[in-house]
Amino acid sequence: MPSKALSSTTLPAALLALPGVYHPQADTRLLAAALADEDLGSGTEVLEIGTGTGALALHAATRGARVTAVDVSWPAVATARLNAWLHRLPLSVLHGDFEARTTGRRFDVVFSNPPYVPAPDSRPPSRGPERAWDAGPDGRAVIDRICADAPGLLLPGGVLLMVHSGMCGAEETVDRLAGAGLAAQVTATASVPWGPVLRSRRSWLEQQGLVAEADEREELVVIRAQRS
Ligand SMILES: C[S@@+](CC[C@H](N)C(=O)[O-])C[C@H]1O[C@@H](n2cnc3c(N)ncnc32)[C@H](O)[C@@H]1O
Repeated sequence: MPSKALSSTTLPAALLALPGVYHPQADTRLLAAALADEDLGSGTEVLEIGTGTGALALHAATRGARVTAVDVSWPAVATARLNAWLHRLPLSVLHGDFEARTTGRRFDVVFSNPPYVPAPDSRPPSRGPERAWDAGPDGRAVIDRICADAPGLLLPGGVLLMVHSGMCGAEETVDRLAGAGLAAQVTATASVPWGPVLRSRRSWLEQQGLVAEADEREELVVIRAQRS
């Protein structure tokens, strides 16, 4: 399985971010590298779940795709709209929970870098920058919803690409997507140093058995799932 080069990306340069909006990071770049292998040509209907600055959605738009992006955070929605305007790219940015805003719609490609950091609180936060990363004690609060919804979001032959930490279980994601009837596999991985959120939670993560004492790096995984 390829370990993708995190530096070889084509994300738009000069992106603005309002306070509290997730800046593109290693996970964003790994997903961008994975998107390079997908058909995002003219007429392709694309959905990004959790767009943040809009970096990945705008990358897809530069390739000709018709892109809808959704984010639960108003600052993120405003940021993505602003970046689309600055880059003169068409982008439909919707505010709200992805399930509520995509009812009845289907896409050729759906991609997401969802919140996936394990957090002591069992409910995902309802406000604040933590909404970009906190995802319940196993880190799967949003991942599992995306897995369950994927068949209904994809057109026949459509593809889901999702990046998350191996800490929340790559196999679990593959199994859930396969259980939902999709052909799913891990297509890329990258080892990255822990960021400040993981470092601040070290003892809780160790208590949960999610990390070992010496761990200082996590493995990011990209999972690709296709509808027949
Ligand atoms: C890790 S950030 C990724 C941002 C951007 N896609 C990137 O890769 O740089 C996750 C994003 O998902 C959004 N989000 C969290 N829960 C969501 C939900 N239920 N529906 C839609 N967006 C959500 C957050 O507000 C945040 O902007």
